[in-house]
Amino acid sequence: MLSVRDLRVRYGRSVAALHGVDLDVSADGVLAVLGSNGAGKSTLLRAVSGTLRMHRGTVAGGEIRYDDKRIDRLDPAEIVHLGVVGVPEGRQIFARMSVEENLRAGGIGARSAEQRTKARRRVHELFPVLAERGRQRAGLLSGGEQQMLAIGRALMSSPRLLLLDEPSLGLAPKVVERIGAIIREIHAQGTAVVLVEQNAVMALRVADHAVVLEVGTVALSGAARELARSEDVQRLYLGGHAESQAAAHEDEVLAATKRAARRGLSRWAG
Ligand SMILES: Nc1ncnc2c1ncn2[C@@H]1O[C@H](COP(=O)(O)OP(=O)(O)OP(=O)(O)O)[C@@H](O)[C@H]1O
Repeated sequence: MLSVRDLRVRYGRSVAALHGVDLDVSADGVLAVLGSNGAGKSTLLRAVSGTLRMHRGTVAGGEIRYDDKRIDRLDPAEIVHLGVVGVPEGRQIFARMSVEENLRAGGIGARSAEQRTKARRRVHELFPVLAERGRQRAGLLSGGEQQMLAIGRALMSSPRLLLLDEPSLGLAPKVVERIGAIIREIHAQGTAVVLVEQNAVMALRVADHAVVLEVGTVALSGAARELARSEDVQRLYLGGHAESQAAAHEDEVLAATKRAARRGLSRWAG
């Protein structure tokens, strides 16, 4: 479905971010892209979704094909139209718009009103909270719910390939688990997924195949189950997991404390 060959990407003149990346995504798979900070994971997704230019990046060599059509010179809108939709790191939902308006914005590229209605039904089934909170301002949702909204918004154009950039970022372990299950469900419904993650435990559990990027090249690739057993992956990416879970948990506690403090303050003020 997607094939990336000898992909080279630069930012400006001096930064070479990808140095010849090769990978394939099959229509019936979830591919995890692992790697440490700065390895080039987001750059890879930007190249596939055509959004590199927004970050002053360019494809300096190689090619990206989707359904055998070259897409590395297309605009982001044309790529969405072909059925490849990305959820960028940090979610980037429209915080001041309602949940429903966010979904509607995602459905603008849908081929027909009927397709939009079908997609909305699918999104509401996957994420009932988005139906319950349809009229609420998106910025008031929790971090996990905002991630669900970002994924839901991407699904509104019924993509065949969904690109997820670190959906677990900053979320508590239980929410990460939920997002992982939802990614499996999205895949079971017929949408292929590329999942960029620093949380290797979650990613390898969810994915069928995985690649490990290291400073702009593919260092390892294979079946997710096998990579999970590989000593290198265990040492480099699975060992740090306890730490990242603890950090996510700390974030959650901090957010809960802030919420409680806000409630307390408004009670005093009232
Ligand atoms: N807009 C940009 N301008 C210049 N250099 C950039 C830009 N974006 C990324 N880079 C550089 O490109 C390299 C790859 O970055 P990228 O964000 O793709 O890595 P990553 O694997 O996604 O890291 P992280 O997990 O921290 O998001 C890094 O050296 C980074 O500093």
